[in-house]
Amino acid sequence: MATSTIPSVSPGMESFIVGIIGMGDMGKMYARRLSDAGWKIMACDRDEQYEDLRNEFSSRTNIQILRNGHLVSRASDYIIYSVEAAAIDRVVAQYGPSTKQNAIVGGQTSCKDPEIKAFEDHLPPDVDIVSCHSLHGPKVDTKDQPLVLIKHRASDESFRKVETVLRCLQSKHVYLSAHEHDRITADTQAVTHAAFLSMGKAWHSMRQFPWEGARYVGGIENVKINLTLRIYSQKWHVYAGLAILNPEARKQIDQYAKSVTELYKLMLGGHHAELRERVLKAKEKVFGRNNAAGGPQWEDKPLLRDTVLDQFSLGRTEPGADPSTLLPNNHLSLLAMVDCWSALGIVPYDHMICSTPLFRLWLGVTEHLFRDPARLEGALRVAVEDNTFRSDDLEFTFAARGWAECVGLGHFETWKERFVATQRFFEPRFAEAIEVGNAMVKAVLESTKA
Ligand SMILES: NC(=O)C1=CN([C@@H]2O[C@H](COP(=O)(O)OP(=O)(O)OC[C@H]3O[C@@H](n4cnc5c(N)ncnc54)[C@H](OP(=O)(O)O)[C@@H]3O)[C@@H](O)[C@H]2O)C=CC1
Ligand SMILES: O=C(O)C(=O)Cc1ccc(O)cc1
Repeated sequence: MATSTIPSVSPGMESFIVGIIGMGDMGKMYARRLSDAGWKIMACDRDEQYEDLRNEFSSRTNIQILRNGHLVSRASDYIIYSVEAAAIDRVVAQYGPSTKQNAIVGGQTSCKDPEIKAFEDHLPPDVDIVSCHSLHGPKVDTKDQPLVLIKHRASDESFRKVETVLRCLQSKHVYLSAHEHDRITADTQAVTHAAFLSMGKAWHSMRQFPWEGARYVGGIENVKINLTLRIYSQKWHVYAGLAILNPEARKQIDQYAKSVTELYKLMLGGHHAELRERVLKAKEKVFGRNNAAGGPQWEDKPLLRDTVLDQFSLGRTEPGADPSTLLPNNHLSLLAMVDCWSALGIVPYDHMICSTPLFRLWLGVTEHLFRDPARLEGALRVAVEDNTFRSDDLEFTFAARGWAECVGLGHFETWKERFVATQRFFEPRFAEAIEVGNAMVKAVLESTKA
């Protein structure tokens, strides 16, 4: 219920109605949060969901479930489309013309290019367009997470109304254009997901649950495993949409696959000096001088600490186990990430205002490897001298190339097949993994506060 600290309905907006089309995970989360703050909500999903949704929300008097988007659009002052990114054009074409005169319309899809095109194509001209994007999943506390707001075609008054409604999420408002949004999320989300999707595919190809062996143990490995399972436990369309439909994402995912392949070839050929030179150059470009302050890009305090990450293992090893008993990893996925950022001229810290929890964790483990010269030298040495990870790395390279090709071709169906096959492999372990993964994300977010 609303508490005194959560901004509630402002004077003059008591009769303002928020419409939500698409009551999936994100739509429901918005409906609950906004209704807790006192806003009147009208919402729908597909007609088949009508009875179930009515039952689910029957105890909330300020949420009215309707049969379809026409009814929601006719009655609401601000309508949020929260449907699959690939369906946005079809759904807006269907309900957009029913939008109430002078209403405000926005979307919560992860990729703004098709969403804005759909609004421009199908909404009446008197309707204002203000879009948003919560940069986190439906189970994460919205407080202090970035919320992108896009004033695409709107009066200041309409924009102010949207901000007033969404303020109850207590997120950090980030103001961007649709184009800026897609460019930044391609860097932060699409390429990060490509790395985890590739790890999952590689483990699946090897038929291994990575936490069951001696290879993937310790803080960095816990992050790799927990986040990979977190992604594969979600709906495929979320990740497919933001990779395939974001016109900015293709280049990044393609470069990641190139970086993985080229570094793997250097490892395979035993070219230690060349590998080292390339990685250190990339390190300098990505983490080196911060022009404003003169020091390195990273803060004095690391983004992540081993002691936090070591607690969240799916495997059997006790926290604080003797590191000499663990198999060293060359961390191809992380070396390639920095190589990719370097090739594309990306400084990941520039995107922190717009980062998801997953991106912060990924940057955290990458930083963790690169801040410690001995750890980095160890990974480079292992990369050339130690064959233990050769087949895993080969599978990882194939996987990264496969995802990049699929995204490059824009093949939704192939993407889905690739994802679902690996999802099935990990499925029996999701319950446990999600619990550990959520606890890890929570602890890391708390440990990185202030
Ligand atoms: N999940 C996440 O972590 C995040 C997702 N997003 C974005 O938010 C959007 C929603 O994601 P999420 O909630 O996770 O996905 P869901 O699949 O859970 O929700 C989408 C819902 O929209 C419904 N829908 C489709 N067509 C219509 C229609 N014509 N009328 C009414 N409802 C319809 C879907 O029904 P059906 O399943 O039958 O098609 C589904 O229930 C996506 O664009 C996603 O990219 C943004 C931030 C985070
Ligand atoms: O943190 C991530 O990258 C996630 O996986 C959750 C997520 C998925 C889709 C979005 O549009 C925003 C956040």
